[in-house]
Amino acid sequence: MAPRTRCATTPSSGPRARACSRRPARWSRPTRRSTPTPSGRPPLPESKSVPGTPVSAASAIVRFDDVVKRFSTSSGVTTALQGINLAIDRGEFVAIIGPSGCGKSTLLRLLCGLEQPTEGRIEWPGRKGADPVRFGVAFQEHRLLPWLSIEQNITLPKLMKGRTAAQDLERARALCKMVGLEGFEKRLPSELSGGMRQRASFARSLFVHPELLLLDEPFGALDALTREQIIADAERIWMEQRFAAFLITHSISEAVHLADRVIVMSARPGRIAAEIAVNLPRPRTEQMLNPEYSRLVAELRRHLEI
Ligand SMILES: Nc1ncnc2c1ncn2[C@@H]1O[C@H](COP(=O)(O)OP(=O)(O)OP(=O)(O)O)[C@@H](O)[C@H]1O
Repeated sequence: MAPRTRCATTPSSGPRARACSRRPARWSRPTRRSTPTPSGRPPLPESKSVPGTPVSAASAIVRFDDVVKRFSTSSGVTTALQGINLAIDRGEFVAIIGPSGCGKSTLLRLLCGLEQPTEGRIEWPGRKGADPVRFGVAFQEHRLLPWLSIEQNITLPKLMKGRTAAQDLERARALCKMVGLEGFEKRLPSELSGGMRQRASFARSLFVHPELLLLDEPFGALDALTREQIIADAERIWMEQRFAAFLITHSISEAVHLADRVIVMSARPGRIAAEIAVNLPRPRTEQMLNPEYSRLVAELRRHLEI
C-alpha cells in the first residue's frame, strides 16, 4: 500500500527518513507528565510524537483522515492540500511550517470550519453531541475594532450578544494582566504600540477559554525583540492553561520555541513532508544554547531546503 504521506525532501533511509511522516492516518500518543502544571491543572503532554504510535480517540481533539482540499475558480482547479493525515492531541502545541502557498491557512480554515474538505474527513473525537469545540483565533493583523477599548475588544464575543457581565470584564482584566497590558484596559487600540495591540489580540483569542487555539502567524509582523518577548509570554500562558494550539509560522525558531511537534509541509499541493518532535524542556527561553535546539533548527532547515 502506498504511504499516506510522502516526504518530499527526505531520503528513504537514515536519520532524516525517521522524521519523515510515512505513517498511518492516526499518530502518536503523548508521554504524560508526572509533575503538576504551574496552574495546578491535571498534567498534560509535554512533548510527544513517537512515529507510528496511534493517537487514541480519547486524546485527540481533532483528526484529519486523508483530507484533500481543492478550490475551483474561473481559471481552473487548485489542489491546495493532498492526503492530509493529522491528529492534534488535547493540550498539544503543534506548529506548521512550509513554503508560501503550501496550504497552511487552508488547514487552519478547515480546522475552524470556514472551509470543508473536498475529500476525506475531519473528526472531533471528544465532541459531545452538537457542542462545537471552543476556538480562539489570532491573526497576523490584530483585527481589533478601533472604536472599542481593549477590554471591550477582548469581551467582544459577549458584547456582540449584548451582555457583558461583571465577570467578563474581570476576565478581560485578568487576560490583560496575563499578556502584560495591565493598566491599558480602557485604552483604544490606536493608543497602543504594535506589539501591545498584538498582545491584546492574543488576549482576545483566550477570552473564550479555548480548547483549540488557532494562531495564524500572530507574531509575524513584530520587531524581533517584541516578538521574542511575546513568544516567551505565549509559552508561559500555554504552560499554565494547556489548550491545544495550532500555530502557522514562517519562523523555525518560533516553531522550536513553542511547539511539541513541528509539521513541515511540502509545496503545492500541500502534503505533510515531515513531522519533528521537539523534546526540549520548558520554558524554552534559555534553550537556544542547548545543542538539541541547534540540531532541531538544522533538521528543519534541511527539510525546508534552506
Ligand atoms: N478561496 C480560495 N480560492 C481559490 N484558491 C485558493 C483559495 N484559498 C487558497 N487558495 C489556494 O490554495 C493554495 C494554498 O493557499 P494557502 O493560503 O492555504 O497557503 P499558505 O501556505 O497559507 O500560504 P502563505 O504562507 O503564503 O500564507 C494557494 O495556491 C492558494 O492560491
